[in-house]
Amino acid sequence: MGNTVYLECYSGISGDMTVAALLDAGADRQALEKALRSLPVHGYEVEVSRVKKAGLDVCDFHVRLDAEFENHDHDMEYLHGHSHSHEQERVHPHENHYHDEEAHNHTHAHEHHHSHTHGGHTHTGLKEIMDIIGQGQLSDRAKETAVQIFQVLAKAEAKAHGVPIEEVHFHEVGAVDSIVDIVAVAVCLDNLDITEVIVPFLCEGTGTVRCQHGILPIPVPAVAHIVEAHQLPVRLTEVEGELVTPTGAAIVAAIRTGSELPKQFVINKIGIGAGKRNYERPSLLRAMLIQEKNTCQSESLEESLKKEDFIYKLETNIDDCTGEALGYTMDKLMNAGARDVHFLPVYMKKNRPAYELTVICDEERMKKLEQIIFQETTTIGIRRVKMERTVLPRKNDVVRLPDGELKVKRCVLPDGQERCYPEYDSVAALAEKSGKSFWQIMSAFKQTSDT
Ligand SMILES: O=C([S-])c1cc(C(=O)S)c[n+]([C@@H]2O[C@H](COP(=O)(O)O)[C@@H](O)[C@H]2O)c1
Ligand code: NI
Repeated sequence: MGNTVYLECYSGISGDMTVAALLDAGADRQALEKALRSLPVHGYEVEVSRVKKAGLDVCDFHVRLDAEFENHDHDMEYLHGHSHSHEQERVHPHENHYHDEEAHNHTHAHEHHHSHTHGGHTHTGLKEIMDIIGQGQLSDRAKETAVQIFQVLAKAEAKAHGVPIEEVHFHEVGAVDSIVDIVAVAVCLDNLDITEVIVPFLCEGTGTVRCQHGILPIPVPAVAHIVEAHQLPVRLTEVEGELVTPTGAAIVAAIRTGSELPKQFVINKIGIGAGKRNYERPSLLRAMLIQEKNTCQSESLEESLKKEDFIYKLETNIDDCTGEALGYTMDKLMNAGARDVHFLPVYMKKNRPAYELTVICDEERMKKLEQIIFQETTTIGIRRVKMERTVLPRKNDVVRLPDGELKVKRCVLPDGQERCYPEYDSVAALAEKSGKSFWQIMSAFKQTSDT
C-alpha cells in the first residue's frame, strides 16, 4: 500500500501550485527534471525556487516559456483588468532552474494557444498530447495519471464548446506549460508513491476572468463541467478572482480517491506550493502526507475487541462492467482499507450472467469504499448490512527462525488454548529474502511451534 496525501485547497488549485506542493513535500526534483527532459516538448525552462507568500517560506514551480510562447496566465492586469498587490517575493531569483538546451534549434512540435497574439499556429489535440506523454520516459503509472488528467480536461472542453472529444484542441492547456505542469504532477505523485488522495472540497473565487475565449464567469466553464461531472464538492468564497483553474480541477478529478480525512492521523511531511496570481487570499496549496493512526492503538485490548464485534457487508450485483474494471476496483478497495473483497458469479434478472461484489469493512471506511464502488463500477446501488460477529482475542507477535524474524498472530480459543498463525506476507518476504521455498519457511515455523 502506498502513501496518502491530503490536498488542502483553501485557495483553490492549479497545475503549478500542485507540482510545487508535491516537490516541497519531498518529491525528487532530479527525477522530475529527467522525466520532463525526456518529453518531446521544447521552448521552456523550469525554475524551482523558494518564495515568500503571506510571510511564509514556500515552494514555487515556474515554467518559464520562451518569449515567442509566453501567455498571460500570470498577468493580473490581463486576467482581471486591474492589478493586485504583489505580495509574492522571489527569495532566490533564478535559483535552481534548468533550461532545455534544444529549445532554440528545433522545429516546434507543440502549438501556441494564443492565436490572437501569435496567429498561424496549428492546434494541439488530445491525440498529439497522448503521443507526447507516450514518448516520455515515465513510469506506466505516471503516464496513466497524466493521460487521465488530460482526458478529464478534454471532456470538459468538449462539453463547453459543443464539439466531439477528438476535435477538442486545447488552448491554454495545450500550451507547453500545461503539458509540463500535468506531467510533472503525475511524476511527483508516482515518485512519492501516492495511492490515496484526499480532497474534502475546493474553494473557488467569484467574478470574471479573461482568457482566450474572452471574459468568462468564475468558475470558468471548463471548471464547472469538471466539478459537475466528478461531483467535486465546491465552496464559493468572496475572493474576487479565479482560484481553481481547469488544470487544477482536472488534477483533483483524476486523482482524488476520497473526501474524508481519517478520524485520527499523523502528518509525516508538509509541502506548500505557491500560485502565481495574487488575490486577497494568498494562493497557496498545502499537501500533507498523512498516515491513519487507528484509534484502537490508544484503547485497551478489551475496548478494541468490543468495537470489532460489528462489521459491515456491502453488496452489489453488476451485469454491465468489464472484468478489467472489476479487477481494478478490487485493488482499489483493498488499498483503501477493505477487510476483504470477493466476487461471486451469479445469474440475475433477464438471464444475465453477472457478478455479485461483496466488501467486508469497518464503519469508518464504509463511505469511502462505497464511493470507490460507485466511481469505478457501473453499479447504481449498494446494499449494506451491519453484522454481528465473534472474534477471538488475538495479538501480534514475532517468532525467530534461522532465516530471520517471522510475524505471527496469536489467538486464544474459547477453551483457553492458544493458536499461533504465521502472517502470509511475512512468510513470503522471508522466503524471498532467504531464497528458500514458502513451504520450507512454513515447516521451519512449525518446528519452532512444535518444540
Ligand atoms: O484550456 C482550457 S481547458 C481552458 C478552458 C477554459 C474554459 O472555461 S472553456 C478556460 N481556460 C482559462 O485558461 C487559463 C489557464 O488555465 P489552465 O488550466 O491552463 O491553468 C485560466 O484562466 C482558465 O480559466 C482554459
Ligand atoms: Ni475552453
